[in-house]
Amino acid sequence: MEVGKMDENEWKYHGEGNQSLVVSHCQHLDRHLMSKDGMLAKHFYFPLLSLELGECSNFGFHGFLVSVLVNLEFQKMYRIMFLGGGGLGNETIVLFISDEMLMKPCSPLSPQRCVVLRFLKSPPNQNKEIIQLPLDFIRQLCLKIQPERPECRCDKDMDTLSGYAMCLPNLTRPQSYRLAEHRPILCIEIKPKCGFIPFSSHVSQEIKHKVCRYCMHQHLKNGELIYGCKDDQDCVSDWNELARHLKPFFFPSNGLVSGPHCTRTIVKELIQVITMTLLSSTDTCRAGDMKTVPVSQGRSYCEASAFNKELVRNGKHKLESSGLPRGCLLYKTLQAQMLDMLDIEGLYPLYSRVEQYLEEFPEERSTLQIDGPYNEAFYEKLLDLSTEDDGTVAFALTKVQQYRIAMTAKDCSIMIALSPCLQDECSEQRSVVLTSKSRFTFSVSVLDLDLKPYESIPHQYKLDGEIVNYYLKNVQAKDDSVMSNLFKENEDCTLVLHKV
Ligand SMILES: O=P(O)(O)O[C@@H]1[C@@H](OP(=O)(O)O)[C@H](OP(=O)(O)O)[C@H](O)[C@H](OP(=O)(O)O)[C@H]1OP(=O)(O)O
Ligand SMILES: Nc1ncnc2c1ncn2[C@@H]1O[C@H](COP(=O)(O)OP(=O)(O)OP(=O)(O)O)[C@@H](O)[C@H]1O
Repeated sequence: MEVGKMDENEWKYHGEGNQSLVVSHCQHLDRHLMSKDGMLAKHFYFPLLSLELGECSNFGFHGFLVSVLVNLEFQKMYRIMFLGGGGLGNETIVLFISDEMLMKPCSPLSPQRCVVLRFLKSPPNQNKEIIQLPLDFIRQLCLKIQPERPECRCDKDMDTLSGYAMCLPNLTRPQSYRLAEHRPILCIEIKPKCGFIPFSSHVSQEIKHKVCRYCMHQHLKNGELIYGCKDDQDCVSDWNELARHLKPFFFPSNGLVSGPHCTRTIVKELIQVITMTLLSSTDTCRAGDMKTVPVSQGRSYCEASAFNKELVRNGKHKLESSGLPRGCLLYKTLQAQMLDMLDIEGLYPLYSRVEQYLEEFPEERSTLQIDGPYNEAFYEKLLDLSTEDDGTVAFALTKVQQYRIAMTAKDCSIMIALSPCLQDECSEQRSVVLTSKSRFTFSVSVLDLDLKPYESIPHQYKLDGEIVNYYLKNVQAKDDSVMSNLFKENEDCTLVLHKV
């Protein structure tokens, strides 16, 4: 396939976020798609997952289940799944900088590699994965996919003027997967949002020591609950439907699935698989990137998280700070998120220091690599994790760039791709996960590691204030008034005994 001879009919809409729109190549895949009854029609919620994962660790994440993809049909998920209660414990962490954050060589456009094209909604800055496509192809593709785009994303359009796109491997398939295999695929996408309590001494508002940003932010967003087990009946039918789609993966030779017990068994198998893959070891961390930093001494979990409420309900008032397995992707993601060591309140004055310097010496902008290139040299400058401010621009810049990495890690997605395999087919090169009746080859990848822009820092500072103020005014104030009414009611009923 040549860039010059692109045919929009070979590409189909795959999904999109706030900044990018993704199309995947359908060559060789349609046949497979047509032959399987694997479409998911509804949103599913996985409250159980939180408990399973929560039991083995005190994580520090609020995870979204973004989507479940069964046999190449995509379904977006919008509700919150709590992966953990936001605790850190008094451990040390190891600085993780993913190889995937570094630039990679351009991937060739090859259908054998099951590529996706990721269009940025605004023009990209430098990145070697970026290719330029014929404008006519992009215009035709836009028209073709427009009806499939969710309405809430249509306020932004693809950049049809520059012709730029990123060509990436399709991460919804296990890395070892070959198109000729025609195996079914199960893919799960999770957004591990940051759920830990900031440990910086710069935090000025008490509430930030009790409730994490994620929980507070949900109130400011005022979004409508699209799926969240509001209606029990609806929830049961969703679970059953999910189980029906998953059964061939987990119980390939069993009879029909029926009844809540079977559904629960199947979903538990799914949860087990997600847990094992997320906690499995990865080898992307290079020894040269290791460094330790001290973390939280204070409160370690978010009071508002559902995970915390669940623990209290189960009579567990204290979380074990056993920690995640060190080699796993969740651990590494958490480490990267924790590069936000000063909190935006401590970071913003440092950003202002850099800004002031740049106003005086604008020509320094490129030497300081404010806008990249994000290469080895860029990351090497970020290994200093000290939080002692020596008043220099160098210190300020290091903290600013570390914060950008943390923000990127707080907004990435994890894609788990699974495909069933037989025992004798599992070679040493493939990662394999076992369930009670099946075995899968799998891969776990990280998506959306575009470094957050330097310019977003003032916005983050302002937003932080808005999030906290909104929460204090609209949520905590209401909670307080409920408490004070309760108190008044109690007062009314008080029987006062006088000595006679
Ligand atoms: O601010 P957050 O934590 O809500 O994260 C935003 C995401 O919201 P969500 O994951 O749904 O909660 C938001 O995702 P959605 O558009 O909601 O899918 C974006 O990823 C946004 O990034 P950017 O500003 O477009 O680069 C994200 O914004 P930043 O990471 O830039 O703050
Ligand atoms: N390489 C890939 N392989 C398969 N699917 C992908 C790939 N890259 C992106 N996607 C899908 O496209 C969606 C949007 O991509 P991405 O998260 O990179 O967009 P974004 O606009 O940067 O997101 P955000 O809204 O978080 O800023 C992802 O959630 C994922 O489902």
